[in-house]
Amino acid sequence: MRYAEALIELDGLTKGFGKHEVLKGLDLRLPPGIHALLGPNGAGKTTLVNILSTLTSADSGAARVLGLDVRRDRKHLQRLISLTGQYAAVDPRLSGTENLLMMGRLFGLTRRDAAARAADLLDRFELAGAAGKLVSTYSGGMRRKLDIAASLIAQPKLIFLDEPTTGLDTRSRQALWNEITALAAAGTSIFLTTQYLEEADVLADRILVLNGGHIVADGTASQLKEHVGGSTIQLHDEHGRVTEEIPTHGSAADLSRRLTALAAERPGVQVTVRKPTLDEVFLKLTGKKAA
Ligand SMILES: Nc1ncnc2c1ncn2[C@@H]1O[C@H](COP(=O)(O)OP(=O)(O)OP(=O)(O)O)[C@@H](O)[C@H]1O
Repeated sequence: MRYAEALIELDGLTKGFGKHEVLKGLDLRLPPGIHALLGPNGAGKTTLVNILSTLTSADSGAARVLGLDVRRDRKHLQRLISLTGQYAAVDPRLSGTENLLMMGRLFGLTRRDAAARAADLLDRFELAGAAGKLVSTYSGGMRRKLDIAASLIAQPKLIFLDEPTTGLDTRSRQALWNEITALAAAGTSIFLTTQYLEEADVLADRILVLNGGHIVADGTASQLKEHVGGSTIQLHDEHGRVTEEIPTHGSAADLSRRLTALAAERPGVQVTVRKPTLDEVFLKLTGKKAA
């Protein structure tokens, strides 16, 4: 029963390619919810998603997803999860609608439910006009949207989304965010990797940062910001535009000292104090700027 409520559990999980150790012993326990995995290029995000979704085996350690061992209970687990990868995996010889109907039926929806859900998703992702066209005629962005729609058609217990919004325009990104939020509200958990920190900030209950083979941070967006610390004093011009930023340690003493100095030099200047952004947290943790 200990594992019953855990969504994902890792014990000393390792994975390498040749001499390159990518995951160096990950330990983790995640409850159901929306989780975002961040990390610089090549950190091993896709490798971890592939292990959790049973596509790749780890070298050592254990991974349990929905209480099932990813190796021993592979077949069972595959019926409970869905995966959208970085590359569109829809069938180009079928139309958009046919692809979604096929996925819906595979996930056990009735023909009628699959048709209704397919029409709804095609509409939300602005593919309704191309619904009857062969996917081979779709642009890369349209294929990607269809691929995402296919993974959302049923309500699996857990959906893995590997960089789902890379290459999507703002409207499609927003449509996907709305879908993710709605699915999560209906009880589906989401594990997504992303290069966009705003995406993690907006969507995720919990954010994990993978760097150098280890999970170097794990918490809510505000916990990560608190942890990194350091508020910034922003100076504004008469139009409210930020003209200058002064980093501080975030302590009352440091803020007070700097504000006193500012007040003496420029008594009329307008100021606000802001917490670190997730970009600043990411930079501090990984030494790299996010995409
Ligand atoms: N099949 C493979 N064979 C050899 N090396 C691999 C293989 N798959 C991944 N790697 C290497 O493992 C490391 C992690 O790759 P991975 O794709 O998991 O990173 P990522 O964090 O998802 O990166 P990105 O943000 O660029 O997608 C990289 O150095 C990559 O070159």
